[in-house]
Amino acid sequence: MVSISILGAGKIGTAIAKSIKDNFEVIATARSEASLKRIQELGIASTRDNSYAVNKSDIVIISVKPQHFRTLLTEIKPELWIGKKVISVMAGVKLLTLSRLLKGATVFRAMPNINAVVGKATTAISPQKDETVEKIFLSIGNVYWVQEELLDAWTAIIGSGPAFLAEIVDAFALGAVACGMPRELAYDAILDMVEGTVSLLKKCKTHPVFLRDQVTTPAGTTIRGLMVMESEGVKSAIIKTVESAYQRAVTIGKEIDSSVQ
Ligand SMILES: NC(=O)C1=CN([C@@H]2O[C@H](COP(=O)(O)OP(=O)(O)OC[C@H]3O[C@@H](n4cnc5c(N)ncnc54)[C@H](O)[C@@H]3O)[C@@H](O)[C@H]2O)C=CC1
Ligand SMILES: O=C(O)[C@@H]1CCC=N1
Repeated sequence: MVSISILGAGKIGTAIAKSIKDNFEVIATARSEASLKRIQELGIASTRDNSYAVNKSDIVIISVKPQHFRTLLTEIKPELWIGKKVISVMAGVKLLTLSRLLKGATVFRAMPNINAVVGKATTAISPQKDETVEKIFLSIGNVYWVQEELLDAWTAIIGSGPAFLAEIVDAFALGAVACGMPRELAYDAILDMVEGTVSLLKKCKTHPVFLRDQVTTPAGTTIRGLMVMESEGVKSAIIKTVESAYQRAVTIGKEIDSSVQ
C-alpha cells in the first residue's frame, strides 16, 4: 500500500487524512498532545516527529501554514526528500520555491478547500498529471489539473470561497431575521435555496444573468432588491474581495520565496 505522511494535520490536513485512510497507509504529524490524540482517535497514526513521518512514506503532504514552513523544514533531514513525491497545499508557495527547498523530490502544488470535510472539495493541482496524486485528491472531491499561474486565483476563489459564501449566507439569515423569520428556519431554508440555485445553474448550464432575469418579474420584488445590491456595490465588493485574497496569495508566495534566497 502506498504510504502518505501529512505534515501538520490541522483543518485541511485532517480532512485529507480522514478521506484517504482506507486506501493509503497514513501517518499525520502535529505539535500538541491534544492534536496527536485527536488524530489517533480517528484511527490515524500520528507523531510529533516530522523526519520519522517523511522517512516512512512514499508521498508527503505539507499542510502547515506557509508561515510555519521554514520551521517545519528545519525539523526534517534534507536527504529524506530524495525520491519522494511532495504535495504542498500551502497558499501562495510556488513550485519553484518548493523544488529549491525540497531537493531530490518531485513536487506538486494543490489547492483544495474546506469542503473536503464532506467529500466535496474542488482541488486544483500543478504541474502535471500524476495518477496517485490525483487519487488522493479525488478522495476529497473534484480535481482539476491546471497551470501553476492559475493557482493563486484558485486560492482566492475556490480556496477562500467557502468563507465568503458563508458570510453571504449569514447576511441572508440576518435579513430573514430582520423580516421576522426564526433564525434556525432561516438558515435551513437559505441553504436549501442556495443548493437549489446551484443545481439549476449546473444542470441547465444557465448563465447567472439569465437566471437572474428569469426571477426578476417586472415591477416585482426582486428588482427592488437588485436595485439595492446595485446601489450598495455588492457585486463590486465581491470582485474586490476575490482580488484582495488573490493579491495576498501572490504576496505570501513572494515572502516565502525571498526568505529562502
Ligand atoms: N483551511 C482551509 O480551508 C484551507 C487551507 N489551505 C492551506 O492549508 C494549510 C493549513 O491550513 P489549515 O488546515 O487551515 O491550518 P491549521 O492551522 O488548522 O493547520 C495547520 C496545522 O499544522 C500544525 N503545525 C505547524 N507547524 C508544525 C510542525 N512543525 N509540525 C507538525 N505540525 C505543525 C499546526 O499545529 C496546525 O495544527 C495552509 O497552508 C493553508 O494555506 C489550503 C486550502 C484550504
Ligand atoms: O486563508 C487561507 O490562507 C487559506 C488558503 C485558502 C483557504 N484558506
